[in-house]
Amino acid sequence: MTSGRFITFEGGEGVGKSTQAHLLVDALRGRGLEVVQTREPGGTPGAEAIRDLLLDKRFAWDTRAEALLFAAARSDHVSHLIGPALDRGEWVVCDRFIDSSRAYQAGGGEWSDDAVLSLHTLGSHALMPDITFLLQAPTDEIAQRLHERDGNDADRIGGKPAAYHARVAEHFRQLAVTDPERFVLIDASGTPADVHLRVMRAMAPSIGEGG
Ligand SMILES: Nc1ncnc2c1ncn2[C@@H]1O[C@H](COP(=O)(O)OP(=O)(O)OP(=O)(O)O)[C@@H](O)[C@H]1O
Ligand SMILES: Cc1cn([C@H]2C[C@H](O)[C@@H](COP(=O)(O)O)O2)c(=O)[nH]c1=O
Repeated sequence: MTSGRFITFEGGEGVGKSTQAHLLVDALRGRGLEVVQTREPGGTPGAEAIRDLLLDKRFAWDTRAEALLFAAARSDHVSHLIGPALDRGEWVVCDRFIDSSRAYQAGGGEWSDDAVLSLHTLGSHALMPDITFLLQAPTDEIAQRLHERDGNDADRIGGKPAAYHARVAEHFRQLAVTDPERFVLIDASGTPADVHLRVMRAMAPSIGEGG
């Protein structure tokens, strides 16, 4: 059996990660590949329960508590879903993973990148994706999409101040600069089909369709 790949979509709120993850999964399945589609925080019953706690506005988790909860959710997700799928040789497409903790809890919050990675080593054997698509689009275009999807109803983390989200975006950019082998920057402006085409161009070598 050919070995599957672990692919993640990262980026700020509402940039189109879920939409592109769906389109990529359909494209891979259309080529006969076994693909597990999942998301973070979540993906397993335990991690989805932690997701509800994390995003609930009634709780005032600080970024330290957040980082621990995200790491716990990820540990369950890797143990029960992602790890076994990769062991079976399947592909895994995940909407957010460790880089979101690095960008939000370290970049946006008060943890260092090393501390977040240490938790990841403890919780999830330091599993890293093979390919990470970092989606980026102009702020006004994303604001329009979020407004159409959510109105004014952001969740606990999405509703944090703009300055927090600007630090998150900057940290994502830095992560991509320090790991150009893994990160693929995707211009997420335009229609979903436009963006999907850019993703598929970048995927071509991994699915044997490169020049
Ligand atoms: N290229 C696009 N052009 C216009 N609208 C889009 C595009 N991609 C996604 N959308 C719409 O924008 C909204 C946000 O998209 P999506 O849920 O895929 O983003 P996300 O990055 O996964 O969001 P979140 O960070 O909240 O999980 C949705 O309503 C979606 O239908
Ligand atoms: C995995 C992960 C996520 N977050 C934040 C990012 C978003 O604000 C929410 C998840 O909501 P989405 O609609 O699924 O994008 O959680 C984070 O802060 N740290 C993480 O590791």
